[in-house]
Amino acid sequence: MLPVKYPLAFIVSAPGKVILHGEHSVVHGKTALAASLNIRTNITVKEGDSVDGKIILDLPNLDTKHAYTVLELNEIFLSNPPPLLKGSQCDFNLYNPELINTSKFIETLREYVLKSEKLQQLPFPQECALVAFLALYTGIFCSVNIQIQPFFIGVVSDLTLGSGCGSSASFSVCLAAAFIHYIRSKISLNSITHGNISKNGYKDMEMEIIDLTVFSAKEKELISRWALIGEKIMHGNPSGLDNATCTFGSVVKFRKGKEGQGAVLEHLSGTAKLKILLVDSGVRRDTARMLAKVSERLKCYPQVVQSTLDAMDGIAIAAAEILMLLGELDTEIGDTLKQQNSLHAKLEELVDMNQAFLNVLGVSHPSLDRICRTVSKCGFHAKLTGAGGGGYAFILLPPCSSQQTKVQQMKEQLERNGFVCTETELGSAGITVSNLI
Ligand SMILES: Nc1ncnc2c1ncn2[C@@H]1O[C@H](COP(=O)(O)OP(=O)(O)OP(=O)(O)O)[C@@H](O)[C@H]1O
Ligand SMILES: C[C@@](O)(CCO)CC(=O)[O-]
Repeated sequence: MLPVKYPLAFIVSAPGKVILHGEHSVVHGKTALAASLNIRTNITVKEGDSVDGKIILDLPNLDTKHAYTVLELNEIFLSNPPPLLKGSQCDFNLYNPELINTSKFIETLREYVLKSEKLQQLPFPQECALVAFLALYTGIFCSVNIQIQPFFIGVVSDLTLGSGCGSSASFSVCLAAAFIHYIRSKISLNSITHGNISKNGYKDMEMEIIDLTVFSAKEKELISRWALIGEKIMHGNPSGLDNATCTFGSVVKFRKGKEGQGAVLEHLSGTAKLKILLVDSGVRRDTARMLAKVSERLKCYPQVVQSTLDAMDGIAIAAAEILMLLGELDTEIGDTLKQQNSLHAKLEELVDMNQAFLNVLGVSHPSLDRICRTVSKCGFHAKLTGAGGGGYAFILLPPCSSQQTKVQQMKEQLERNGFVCTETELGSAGITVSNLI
C-alpha cells in the first residue's frame, strides 16, 4: 500500500451515465440497462493550514462558494447521529446509511442551509448541492473517531447539470468517495489499521485498508449506498441506478430491490464497446418533477401505464442480451460483419420502441421529438436518456466506420437545427482516486 502523506491532497473522479433503457420504469421495479460515460466530475480535496479552521466548498458549475468552520460543523452536525428510522446511536455507524431517516435529515439540513445563508430561498440547484454536501459530511464522519482538519473541496464537472447524464449521481458519488477516502487516509496515517474506529457511543466498526490508490468492490458498494442519500436530496425517490452506474462504471443491468432488500446489480463486462452521439436538447428540467409526472399517470391509468412499464422491462432485458451477443462476436475472427449489423439493427429497433413508450409515459419533449425525427430522416435511431422532459437524447452509432459520412451528415443536420452534439464511448471506469502527494 502506498502511504499517503500529511497534509492530505487527492482527487476523486466519477463518470456520468447514460441510461440505454429503463429510465422511469426502473423506479417502478423494472429492469434497466445503463453505462458510464467518459465525461466526468472531479473533486479535489486539499487539507490546508488555514488558521481560521475553514472548510471551503467551491462549486464553480453553480457559481457558488461557501465556507463552514470545522468547529461549526463539529458542534452542529457531528455531536449527534443523524435522525434514525429505528434504533439509537449505538446501532449506527459508517456501514449502515440505510438506518438514516433521510426525509427528516434532509428537512433539518435544508432549514440550516437557508438559515446560514440568511435567505428565505436559495435557487434549488444550489440548495440541493449544499444539503447533499452537509448530509454526506455529517452521515459519513459523525461516527468515526478521526480528527477533521480544515480543507478545501472543489467540485468541477464536465457534465451538463440537469440534463439526464447523471450529474447529480456523479456529484454524490464523488462526495461520498472523497469523505470515505479521507477517513481511510487518516486511519492509515495514524496507523490504526486494526481495531475499533468508532467514536464512543456508536456501534463498533473496523476498517480494512488494502490499497489507498483504488477503491475495492466493498468500498465501492459503500460509496454507492451513501451516494443514494445525495440522490434522494435531488430527486426524492431515486431507484439507485444512477449512483450504482457512476460508482461501478462499465455497463450495468439493474433492478431495484423489493422493500427492505438490496438492488440486483449485474456488471455486463463482456459487452461490445458502444459509441453514441449525445444530443443536448438545450431544455433544462428537474428530475423530481418528471418522476412525479409518471407516478401521476400511473395513478390515473394504472392498466395502460403498468403494461407500458412491463414492455419497457422486456426491452431492457432484450437489449442486454443483444449487447452480450455483440460482445462475443467482437472477439471472433471471421465473417461476423453481417451478424454484427443484424444485432445492431435490433438494438436500434429497441431504441425506437422505448422512445415510443417514454412518450406514452409523458416524459418526452417537443425538442426531443424533433431530434428523434431529424435522426430518423438520416437513417439513425434516437431516444431520450435520463428523466426526460428535456436534457439529452442519444443515438447508437454504427460499429463499422463505413457509415462515417452518414453520421457526419446527421451531426451537421442536428447542429444546423441548433442542437449540440457530443460523440463519446460508453463504459469508462467508475470511481477513481489519485493522491496528489
Ligand atoms: N458539479 C456540480 N456541482 C454542484 N452541484 C451539482 C453538480 N452536479 C450536479 N449537482 C447537483 O445535482 C443537480 C442536478 O440533478 P438532476 O437530477 O436534476 O440532473 P442530472 O443528474 O444531470 O440528470 P439525471 O438525474 O436525469 O441523470 C444540480 O441542480 C445540483 O444540485
Ligand atoms: C428517471 C430515472 O429513472 C433516471 C434518472 O437518471 C430516475 C431514477 O432511476 O432514479
